[in-house]
Amino acid sequence: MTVAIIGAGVMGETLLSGLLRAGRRVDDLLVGEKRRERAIELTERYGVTVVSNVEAADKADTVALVVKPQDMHDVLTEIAPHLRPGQLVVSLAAGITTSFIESRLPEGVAVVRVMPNTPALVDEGMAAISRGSHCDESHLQEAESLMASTGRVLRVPERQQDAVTAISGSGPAYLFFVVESMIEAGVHLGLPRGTASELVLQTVVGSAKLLRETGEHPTVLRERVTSPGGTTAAAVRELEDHKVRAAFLSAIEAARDRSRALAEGLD
Ligand SMILES: NC(=O)C1=CN([C@@H]2O[C@H](COP(=O)(O)OP(=O)(O)OC[C@H]3O[C@@H](n4cnc5c(N)ncnc54)[C@H](OP(=O)(O)O)[C@@H]3O)[C@@H](O)[C@H]2O)C=CC1
Ligand SMILES: O=C(O)[C@@H]1CCC=N1
Repeated sequence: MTVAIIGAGVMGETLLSGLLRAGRRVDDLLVGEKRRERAIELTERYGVTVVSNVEAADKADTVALVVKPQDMHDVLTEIAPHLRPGQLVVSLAAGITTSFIESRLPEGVAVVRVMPNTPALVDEGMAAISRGSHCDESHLQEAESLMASTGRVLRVPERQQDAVTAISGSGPAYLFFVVESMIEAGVHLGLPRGTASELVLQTVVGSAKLLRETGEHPTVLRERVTSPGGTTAAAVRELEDHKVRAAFLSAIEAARDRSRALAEGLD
């Protein structure tokens, strides 16, 4: 079973490295990459064969499309004449619908839409997958197995994918933003940057582990930190006064709307 990855940027390389860590043979992988320096870099780093997009489409059983949504139309136009029914196309692009892809490919090519995230680089990814109209269970299982090599996988109806993109696709960036903000605050309070970074990082990792391992609702865990009349209550009151909860809602709605706009081909 040969898998080709077309578009080996941040997310394409993340998928490539995850498949190798999960034990896929490098001989069963191909990369479609047009930039020569990048092709050399990937071959040196992973030993993977880099080919043209057309050759990737010709030879692979499964073609993973990991180009920017804005490049999707051109790539589909290029590879469509080389795809045939029985092959599986897995798209990792934000916003792009399975019907957008299907309408540009030969009838009968199976399409699965995936929304991954970058923690996949450390095998803690969260991917949501949705079936297109020519998919059977075996196609979904193949997409699931691709993504399971880098973390967890959830099946969702495609109508939820813009919301998923806004939550788990972009989500790591919101958390990194919180981490940056807390480190800066520590520095403002006079802590050395290294101390502030270590305190914040372990607090984030520990809190994530507490959430996962106890299965408790975050509100319960937050209440346990919040001693009556104490420091946390003072801090959370400021977060509420600054409407941080509302800001998260607006931010996530903006990401959802941008995902929808990408689907409509808007820049
Ligand atoms: N980054 C993330 O956290 C996530 C990204 N995604 C999705 O993954 C996709 C890629 O995003 P990301 O990795 O961040 O972006 P990058 O810009 O890092 O990667 C895109 C890659 O596609 C390559 N490319 C562009 N046109 C072609 C082409 N015609 N043939 C072959 N390769 C091509 C680019 O090459 P070059 O640089 O030479 O132009 C680049 O390497 C997007 O659709 C995005 O929505 C989904 C979830 C999370
Ligand atoms: O920012 C983006 O458009 C991509 C999709 C989800 C995360 N990164």
